[in-house]
Amino acid sequence: MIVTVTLNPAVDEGYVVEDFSPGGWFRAGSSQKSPGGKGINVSLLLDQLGHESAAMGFLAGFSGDYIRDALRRRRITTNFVHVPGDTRSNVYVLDRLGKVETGISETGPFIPPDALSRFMANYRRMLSRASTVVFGGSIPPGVPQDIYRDLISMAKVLGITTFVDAAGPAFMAAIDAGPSFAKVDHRFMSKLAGKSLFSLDSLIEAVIDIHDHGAGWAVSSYHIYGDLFFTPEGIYLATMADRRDVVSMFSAGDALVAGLVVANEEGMDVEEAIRFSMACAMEDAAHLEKGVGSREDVLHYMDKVDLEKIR
Ligand SMILES: O=P(O)(O)OC[C@@]1(O)O[C@H](CO)[C@@H](O)[C@@H]1O
Repeated sequence: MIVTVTLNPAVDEGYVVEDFSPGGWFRAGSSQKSPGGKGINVSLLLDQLGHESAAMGFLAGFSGDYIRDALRRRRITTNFVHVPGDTRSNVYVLDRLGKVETGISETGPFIPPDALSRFMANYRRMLSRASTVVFGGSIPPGVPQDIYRDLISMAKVLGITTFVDAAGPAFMAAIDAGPSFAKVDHRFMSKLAGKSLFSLDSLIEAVIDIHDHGAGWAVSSYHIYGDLFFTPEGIYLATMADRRDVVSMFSAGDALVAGLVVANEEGMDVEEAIRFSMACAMEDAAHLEKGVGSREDVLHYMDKVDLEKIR
């Protein structure tokens, strides 16, 4: 079974506002509201790609109920600990003309110690049935920032495949435990290195460094339309060759992770896995609504990925 862990879910609220700029009052041309948080997005995408999963983490209040109900309408088993307060909202605004995104993330509700203990007990139980665990996103207040290290280590000793997509101290702790797949944003890598990693050479060193910490695969965004993949068969640069369809990159990174999970489940080879995950990201980016349409829609983008083996 594939398990996704989202410790800090969110209700995502996206607005399209032409000519958006700070300091004004705008009417949205269109808007969308959806259950979110990186692990939850992966569960939703897995369902769209034909794979069942179980989603776990913390939910709170009305927003938490909305997320739980939305997941239950899909092939997703829910196993969330409910906490006081309300699950956060993350708002993003898209300027359709320039396709510029602006976002605001809330911190998320405080997780009391007894809720964390309940989550840990549920997690131990889940591990006995899991083949893959995907960890996605930030850590809410009350939960140790380095919790991914322990959660990944617990899965690893049982031979379970682990994916992590995070930033900051949460990501650093996660890679200490040597996850099977680690994905990071180049902006965070730059912050970590204390210098801009926009040059390809410096970013290659960064993914090698993540791999040296024990990650089997290391994936970093290179620029907005490209990703660098450290794989057991070499380092690849994958770029969206055709960007005409891009509407919103908001959850494209989660689609890329979901694509890699599916590729791993279905035993795709390295190059097919990269193409498939990039195609998932392109299809996700092709509309304001998060997620992919169907598997056929994804396959349509497979040959629109430029793939170059650079080492
Ligand atoms: O604040 P975090 O936990 O790092 O990221 C959360 C988030 O921005 O990531 C997803 C898009 O990747 C959204 O669904 C969600 O709101």
